[in-house]
Amino acid sequence: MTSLVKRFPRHFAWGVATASYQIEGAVNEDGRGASIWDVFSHTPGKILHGDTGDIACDHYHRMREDVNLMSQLGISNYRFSISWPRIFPMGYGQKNSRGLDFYDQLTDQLLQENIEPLVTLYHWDLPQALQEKGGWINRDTAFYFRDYAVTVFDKLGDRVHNWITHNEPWVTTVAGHIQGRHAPGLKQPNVARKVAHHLLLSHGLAVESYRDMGKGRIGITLNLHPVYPASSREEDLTAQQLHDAFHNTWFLDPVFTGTYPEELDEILPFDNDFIAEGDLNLIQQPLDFLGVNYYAPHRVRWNPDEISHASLVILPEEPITSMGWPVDAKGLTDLLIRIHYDYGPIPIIITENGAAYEDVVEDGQIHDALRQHYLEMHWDALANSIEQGVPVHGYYVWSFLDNFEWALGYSKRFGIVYVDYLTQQRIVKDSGLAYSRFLREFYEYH
Ligand SMILES: OC[C@@H]1[C@@H](O)[C@H](O)[C@@H](O)c2[nH]c(CCc3ccccc3)c[n+]21
Repeated sequence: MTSLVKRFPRHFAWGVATASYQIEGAVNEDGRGASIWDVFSHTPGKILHGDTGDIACDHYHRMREDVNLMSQLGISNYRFSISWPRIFPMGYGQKNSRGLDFYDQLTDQLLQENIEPLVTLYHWDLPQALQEKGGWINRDTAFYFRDYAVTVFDKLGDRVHNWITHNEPWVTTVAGHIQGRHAPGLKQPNVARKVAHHLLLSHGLAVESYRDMGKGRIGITLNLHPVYPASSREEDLTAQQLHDAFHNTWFLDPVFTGTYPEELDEILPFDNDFIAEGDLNLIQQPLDFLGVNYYAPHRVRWNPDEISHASLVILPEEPITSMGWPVDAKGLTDLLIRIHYDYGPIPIIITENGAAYEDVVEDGQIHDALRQHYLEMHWDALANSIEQGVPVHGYYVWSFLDNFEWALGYSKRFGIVYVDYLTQQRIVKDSGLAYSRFLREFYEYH
């Protein structure tokens, strides 16, 4: 392990990540308004076992304990998201000062423990009141997002200097508006291009506003995958191209080149009546970093029945996590090299990487060797990327705590800290102890 710490630069930001709806609970407290995930999780049949985020990890009431635990583990960077409906219960208009106060206190607590915050403005919990006005299908939502971002920049910007506008707009677009497996639960492929555009427009508006207000760094987080063809057959190579457009360049291209990939029009044709003059210039705002959420590569074969004209192929012998995702750390290196050479030397932060496995509590301990191995392999792959010239500035484990895993509820555990949801007891897993040892070695070495 020690040799690994030498392969990362001195100021590399090692951290952990969470998101508001997945850990906070307290959904009806201190003036918080409803989010689309409150409505979706309370809709029968949407979430496994009927789980909701009503309590989750009760982090809203346990924030100090959780920050203290991070500090005890020697964690010095924490990525969290802000719940928009805590700030604007109706999405815009009347601010909720008690909601702002929570994040104000969280920020102060982090800084007291010498933990650097990285704040995600949107991790999927849109105020329900805005959904009732069309949500991301409505262009107005992009401007309400800008106003929400400005409010948060104003409140926290003196102490928070690292910002992410959106977490994975692809998931909001596809899972939320095509597949219907995430909030708002729509199955309307014909609105997908418009939803993605409005999400990206809101990103550009927030970045533009931040440039007038803040001196820190701002970026966007995308879930990206290297895409490998299952064979060298022409149809599988075509599948690779279309799948890459659907999963990767749909969002990378507008953000970094101000254009949409033409391949996308083959699978999601649209009449660009929703793209206004200047929109793409706004979306292409220069960024300080790109956040990359990496979990696994995609190996694809041709399948015209799928929206991307590709189906995922899992090789019979390849290891998978309990999400069914292949374990392949080299995919991270391949992905970062591709981004670096296709989109230029933009600094990269791995804003999520981690694994869900079945955890068992034995004598008050969790021996999650598979998760520990997954993480260590990905740190090695990240070091390889850096050694090949990719400017990687940070890495955040998903996740600090076991938490509400969206449509899968509490059935999947990604945390390096175990949460007993009956007692809310936190138990540091072996992977969390290993991370702590690694961080100690890193800081001692540097
Ligand atoms: O699924 C684990 C995590 C989620 O808990 C995070 O909230 C989300 O940012 C996130 N993104 C990904 C990769 C894309 C994806 C999202 C949701 C479900 C399945 C895959 C994995 N994860």
